[in-house]
Amino acid sequence: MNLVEISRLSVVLGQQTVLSNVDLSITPGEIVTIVGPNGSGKSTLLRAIIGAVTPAHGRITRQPGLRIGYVPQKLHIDPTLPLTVRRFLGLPTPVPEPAAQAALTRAGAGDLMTRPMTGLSGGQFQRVLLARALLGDPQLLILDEATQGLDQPGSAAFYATLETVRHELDCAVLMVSHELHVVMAASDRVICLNTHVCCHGAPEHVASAPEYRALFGSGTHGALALYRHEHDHVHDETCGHDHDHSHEPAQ
Ligand SMILES: Nc1ncnc2c1ncn2[C@@H]1O[C@H](COP(=O)(O)OP(=O)(O)OP(=O)(O)O)[C@@H](O)[C@H]1O
Repeated sequence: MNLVEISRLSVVLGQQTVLSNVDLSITPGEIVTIVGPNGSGKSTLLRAIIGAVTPAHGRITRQPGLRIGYVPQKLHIDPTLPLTVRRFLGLPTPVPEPAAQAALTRAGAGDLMTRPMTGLSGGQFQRVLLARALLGDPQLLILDEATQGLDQPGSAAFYATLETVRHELDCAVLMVSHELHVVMAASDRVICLNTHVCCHGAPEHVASAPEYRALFGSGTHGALALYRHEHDHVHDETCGHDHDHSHEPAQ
C-alpha cells in the first residue's frame, strides 16, 4: 500500500490557487524530490501532506497510522529564549534522554545535546531539526529545503547523513530542494511542480523534459549526467550495488 496517495489536490491560499489538480503517490522506501521555481507551491504541497494546509479540492490519503517526520524550511527561535537542544527535542512531547541522544547521534549531532539552540551553526541547526524529525521513527521523512543556507560541503555532508538515515530506518523520503544536480541524481523520482505537476518520473526523464527545461534550462542535465557517471562508478568499484532508479510515473 502507498504511504501517501494524493488525488486531484487543489489548494487556495487567500485569493490564489497555489496547487491545482496535483496527483502524487509515495511508496515505502523511495526517495522523491520536488523541484520547481520559487512560489510554485512546493512547501504548500508538503504542508498539505502533513495536514497543516486544508485542500480546496481533491483528496490526500495517508496509510493508517503513518509516522511522518517533518523538517521545515525555516524555524525562527527568538535569541532571548533560553532553549537547549535537549529541551527543544522535548517540544511539544517530552522524550526520554536515550531516545533524544540516539536521534541526535543518527543525525550527526551527537555532541550538541546541551548546547543552546541559538548558538548553533546553520548546519548544526539543520541536523537538530533532522534529529527531531527522527524521534518518532518515521516511515516517511519530509524535508523542505533542508540544506538552505549551508555551504557546499555542509550540504553534501547533510545529504550523506540523510542517505545513511534512510538506509537505517528504511523510510521513504520526500524532499524539496533547489540543488538540482545533486538531488535529482540521488532521487528515485522527481516531480517538477509549477502549481500543477509539469512533469515527473526518473531524474533523467525529467531533466530532458521540455517542461522542465523551460523552467530550468538544460544546464542541469549535463551536471546530472556527470554526477551519475561518478556516482555509478563509485558504486561499481566499492560495493557493486546497482543503483536502480524506478521509471514509475508519479500517479
Ligand atoms: N499563508 C499563505 N497565505 C497566502 N498565500 C500564501 C501563504 N503561504 C504561501 N502562499 C503563497 O503560495 C504560493 C506558493 O508558496 P510556497 O511556499 O508553497 O512555494 P514554494 O514553491 O515552496 O516557494 P519557495 O521555493 O520560494 O520556497 C506563493 O505565491 C506564496 O506567496
